[in-house]
Amino acid sequence: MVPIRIKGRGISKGSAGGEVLLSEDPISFLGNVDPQTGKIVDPDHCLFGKKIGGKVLVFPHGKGSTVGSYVIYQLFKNGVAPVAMVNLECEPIVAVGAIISEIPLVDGLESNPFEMLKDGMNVNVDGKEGWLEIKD
Ligand SMILES: C/C(=C\C(=O)O)CCOP(=O)(O)O
Repeated sequence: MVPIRIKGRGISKGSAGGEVLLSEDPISFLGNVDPQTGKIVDPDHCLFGKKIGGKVLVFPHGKGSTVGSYVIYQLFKNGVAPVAMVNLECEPIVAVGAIISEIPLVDGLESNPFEMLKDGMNVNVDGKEGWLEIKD
């Protein structure tokens, strides 16, 4: 199958691929996520109990404390960070966390990722050129 490439805005450079994990809920990295394990620990969050490590994490946008940038960095240092992230519209807390952790991040895709993607699909993300590619 020929990969489908969707253009967006590159926020954090780098290229990575992996399995999609969709979160319809925004994420507050301080409070929603355990920085040691990468597990979502907020029982009110739609990803409660799931691990975000190694995934291409797709979520609308970040929220909450500015400490969230550092939590993303902790996830990276602990080896449990997402390999890439996709936002509908990125905000500065997630942008800074992704950049200092060298996690590719794109937003503003030309097609809505929540209409195109399902959990477990294989995708590539390029945060320098600004695109997401669906491999299967
Ligand atoms: C840096 C902060 C607290 C700390 O050192 O633990 C302040 C964070 O303020 P927010 O309003 O949560 O962004």
